Amino acid sequence: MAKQIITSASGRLITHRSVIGWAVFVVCFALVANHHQLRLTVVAAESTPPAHVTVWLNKLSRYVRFRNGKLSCTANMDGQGPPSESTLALWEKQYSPSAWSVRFPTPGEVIDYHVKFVKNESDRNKEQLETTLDVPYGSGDRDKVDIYGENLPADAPLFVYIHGGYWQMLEKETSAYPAKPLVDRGVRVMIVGYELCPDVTLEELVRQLKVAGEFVLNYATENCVKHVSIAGHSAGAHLIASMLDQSFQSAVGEELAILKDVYLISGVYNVQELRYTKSVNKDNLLGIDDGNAKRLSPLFASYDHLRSTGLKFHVYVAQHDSDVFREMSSKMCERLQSFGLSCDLNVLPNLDHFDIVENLALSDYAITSAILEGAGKQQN
Ligand SMILES: N[C@@H](CC(=O)c1ccccc1NC=O)C(=O)O
Repeated sequence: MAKQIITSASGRLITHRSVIGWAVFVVCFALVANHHQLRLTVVAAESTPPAHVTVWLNKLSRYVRFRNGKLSCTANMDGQGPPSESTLALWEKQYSPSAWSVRFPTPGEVIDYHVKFVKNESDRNKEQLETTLDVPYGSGDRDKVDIYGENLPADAPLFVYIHGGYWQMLEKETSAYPAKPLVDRGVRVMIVGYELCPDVTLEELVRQLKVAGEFVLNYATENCVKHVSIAGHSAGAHLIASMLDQSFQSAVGEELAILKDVYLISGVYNVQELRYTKSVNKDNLLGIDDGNAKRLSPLFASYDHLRSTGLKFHVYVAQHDSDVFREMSSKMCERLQSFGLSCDLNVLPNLDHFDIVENLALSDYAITSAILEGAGKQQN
């Protein structure tokens, strides 16, 4: 009789024999799929594979993915063109955050609510708070920042926010919803605007964000600010993770030491799959190709240069983000940790891709509290 070595998550007994069965299946499938240049997404696994097998799966992750009790096998398609129709259909859903929300009957209503919410909150903050608007940092029409909390001392801690919208929607004017609870506690808030695709390519946008980052750190230095934190939502988290590369560090030099905390919220850290989706990248409006797809994916970037900076990363993702979004966040955090950096991963329950940031308008919210605590302005 086969000996029990581990119990699976579903409570089934996993035996040596089934471990070997899993392994043989996975390896054969990966090899066959790869040989035939197939991109197959198959098998909802009847039970969770045992830990040993999951480790092998991760090692074979170019070919095989394990997500939430589902096994999928993907051939190595590096530079080999678009995926099959069925894989693409899967990706369309994984990269459509509104499809995963449980708050409204349809995805369209989630987006409508979000757009209205962020506009109303931002308009209210513009009326209620002291502001300096449209300070330019670059040459583009949208390359400007809005500053909230101008009544605070010049050297107050500074919080910088980079909005999301898949690099093609939203704007700084409707992205000031995090301002009030922070300004009320003594933190100045800067909302960064940026050019949108397809007016610029994603590659160009990343370059512009580095200019914005330099502007922020110069501003902070000139005003004797001791603490800068920065947060980005979704595509905004991608832009921050992309901005913080070796060339940015070389450009800003010692000023980087003022940047203390980075909050990456429901971020996109791999653009290799979404580049094929119509919902995100119709007619390649982002300008992603085989040559730059990996370079534009922070999940593959080196952060070795940040080792001695003391910069702290905080990765947040929502329970009702898609499997792929949750996986990207945990991998991003692991990636940062692999370079010796401090990173905490926070999966926030009962939230989706949109209320995970809408709640920044609340003073009583986990991310707001973390930002205030980081800035030395703890709530009572
Ligand atoms: N078309 C997307 C919209 C979206 O992803 C989005 C909308 C507003 C703010 C951030 C978003 N996602 C990433 O930047 C969706 O289906 O949810």
